[in-house]
Formats: sequence, structure tokens, C-alpha cells
Amino acid sequence: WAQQGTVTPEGPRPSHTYKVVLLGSMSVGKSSLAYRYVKNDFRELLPTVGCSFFTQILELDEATVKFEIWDTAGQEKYQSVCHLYYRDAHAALLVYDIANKQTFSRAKLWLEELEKKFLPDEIVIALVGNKTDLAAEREVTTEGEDFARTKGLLFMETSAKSNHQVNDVFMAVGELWHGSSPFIVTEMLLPASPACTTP
Ligand SMILES: Nc1nc2c(ncn2[C@@H]2O[C@H](COP(=O)(O)OP(=O)(O)OP(=O)(O)O)[C@@H](O)[C@H]2O)c(=O)[nH]1
Repeated sequence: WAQQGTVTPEGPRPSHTYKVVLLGSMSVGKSSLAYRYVKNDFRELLPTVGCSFFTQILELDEATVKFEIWDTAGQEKYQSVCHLYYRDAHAALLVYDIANKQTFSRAKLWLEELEKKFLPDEIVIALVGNKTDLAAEREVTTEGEDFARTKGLLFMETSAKSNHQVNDVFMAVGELWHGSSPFIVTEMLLPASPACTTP
């Protein structure tokens, strides 16, 4: 992680920056998860073009943690540039739609790609089955968790729509790096990045 110090009356206060990249098929809800986490809201968002960028700052007892969230486009035409976005990531959320089995297969392919680019200790990978509110249309059942267990990934099912376990995903990822819990949100930022668009 990047570590900078800020000086407070109590002395230097470390701050850590973690880059989290969201990968997955189009329309699985990557942008909606980022939007829910950062803005605590759910709304129709335009399909991502290239990549969107979000920032979330958390104050822990002993340090400030900043999440840089890179939300990649799921459309096929952007796949060839995705490696530019996940480069140097500390964590990847491989998102699929629990009501669409094909998107689960695509998440597995993403894992293969990351395994070629990162050593196991270099990146935290979480498999995220989104849209749990669509339980009646579920196509992916226990295979998600089984696959994650086999591969040693974090696993969580979420709903950006009903706000089910969205915070928990980011907290689980952060806890793995930081060994600290709970994370408390104190500030929200949405800076534009030259390389990315902001929804
Ligand atoms: N029911 C339900 N719909 C969701 C959920 N999350 C996202 N959606 C819907 O799924 C569609 C796609 O959501 P996005 O967040 O744009 O998906 P994305 O993965 O970022 O899509 P791309 O930008 O094309 O890669 C939208 O119609 C969302 O409203 C969810 O948790 N439940």
C-alpha cells in the first residue's frame, strides 16, 4: 500500500491507500455496488465507458484508510484495456449476477487472468454474487461459494439494490489488509480522474 503520514496534535498519523478494482460482465452491477458503497444510494446508471473512479476515506483508530475504487466497463469492447485498470491493484472484486450463470463463468475467467498477472500474496480477490434481491430468478446457487472456497477467495453475496452486504464486502477486503475492524466511514469524495469518468 501507499503510506503517507499526516501530523496531528497527537503526533504523526499513518494513512494507507488501497486500490480496489471491480471486474465482471456488463450489467452485473459493478457501478451500482460502488455507488451504493460510496453514496449509499441506488439509481439507474449509464453503462460504464472505460472506467469510473470513486474514493472512500475511512478513519480507523490507528490510521486513515483511503479506498480508490476503479469500476471497469463490462462491455466486451473495453476488455482489451482492462489490464491498464487492474495494474497495481491491492484487491479485485470479481462480480457476477446470481440470476445469470454466464456472468459467473466470466468471473472465473477473470480469476484466470489475474492469476497470470499477480502472485497470490500480491492481491486480495473477492468473488461477489450480486443481485440477491432477485432470489426467485437465481441461476447460481452454491457453486459460487464452493468455487471461492476451492480457490481461496473471499466470497460474499450482495444486493446493491437492497443494500445487502455491500459495506461488508469492502470491510472484509480491508480487514484482510489491515487486520482492523470495524471500519468507520467519515468522509466521501468523488474526484474526477483524467483516465476515468465519474458516474
Ligand atoms: N435487481 C437488481 N438490479 C441491480 C442490482 N445492481 C445493479 N442492478 C441493475 O443492473 C443493471 C446494470 O447495473 P450497473 O451497475 O450499471 O452494472 P455494471 O456491471 O456496472 O455494467 P457495465 O457498466 O455495463 O459494466 C442496472 O439496470 C441496475 O439497476 C441489484 O443488486 N439488484
